[in-house]
Amino acid sequence: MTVHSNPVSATLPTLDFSRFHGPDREAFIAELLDVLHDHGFFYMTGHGVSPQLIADVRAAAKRFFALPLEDKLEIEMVKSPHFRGYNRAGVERTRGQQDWREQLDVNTEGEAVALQADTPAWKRLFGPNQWPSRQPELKPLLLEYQAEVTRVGLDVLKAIAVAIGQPEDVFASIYEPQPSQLLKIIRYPGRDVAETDQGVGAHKDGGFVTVLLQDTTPGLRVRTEDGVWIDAPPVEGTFIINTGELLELATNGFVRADVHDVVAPPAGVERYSIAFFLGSRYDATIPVIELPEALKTKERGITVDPLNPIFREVGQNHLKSRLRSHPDVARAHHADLLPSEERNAPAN
Ligand SMILES: O=C(O)CCC(=O)C(=O)O
Ligand SMILES: [Fe+2]
Repeated sequence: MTVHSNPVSATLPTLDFSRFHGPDREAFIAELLDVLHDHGFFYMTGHGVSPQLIADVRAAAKRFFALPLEDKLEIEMVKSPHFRGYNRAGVERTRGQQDWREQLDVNTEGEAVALQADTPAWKRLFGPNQWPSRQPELKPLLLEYQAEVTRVGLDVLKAIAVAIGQPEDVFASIYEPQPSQLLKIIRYPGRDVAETDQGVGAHKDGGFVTVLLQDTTPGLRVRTEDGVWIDAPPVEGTFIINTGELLELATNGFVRADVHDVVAPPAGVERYSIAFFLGSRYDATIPVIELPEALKTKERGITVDPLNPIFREVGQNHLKSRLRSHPDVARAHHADLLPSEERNAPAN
């Protein structure tokens, strides 16, 4: 990965979401609309999540990564057909390149679906999370946090709907009663330990919106439409919100899902983040929303990444991205879905 210099000192905009629920709503919506079209990336204040919960979740995430390796490997993702659990650094891939971060993936807590010959493959995504037996407080804390950031994400989604001239609940038919949820606690080791400076490679997120909680170490960068990379350093009290490909597709490219990446921190420094990805139900098909005339003229259309094609069928799309990001899980549990040359490939 090339580490680009930063030729302009641009920063992402900040939006105070308490304005969406107050007298200033109209001006707020107009600002949001500009941000959606320019970047689909902003700092959010006024989100209403308790600072105590945030502090508790951050501390618990650090305690999890500090556990002995064998306690983390107890819940290694390769043990879960549902792509839940812990991954060591170097296991995950973005567009075929190795990322360098360790992480725990949590999802909606559920039960596995009994698979019949005609069961859609994406139903394999449903199932239980894996939790570390050495850290019993992690489960209730992360599930509470997941519920909170789901509330935040749905509030953002409603504001987005209004901004693009639609009823607040225009997406409800594809996320009710249970949107897809993916919560990741992440640790990026310093460059002295990492085998690459790619913390996570350049990508767009897939779903409706991402609610990202950074800690204190920078590393996140966002690529704007003119190809300039801008830094998105942590700002205490904020979340970074970014829109995913689902919204880009649904608005024929009016809403932008900026590409972003994370550069591994310098030697001796580590970086923590907690990312939450909110998506529609897996059985949904992404609609095309008829935008008002004034916005329609600013639609960009959809560009397809040949290394990461996207389908309008949400479950199929999500399963495809999980199979690509986690080839070890794919080989262990879903070999029947892989092209024959990938079935027996050596790990990494
Ligand atoms: O760790 C971060 O700050 C961002 C991670 C990210 O972009 C992702 O996991 O999709
Ligand atoms: Fe991302």
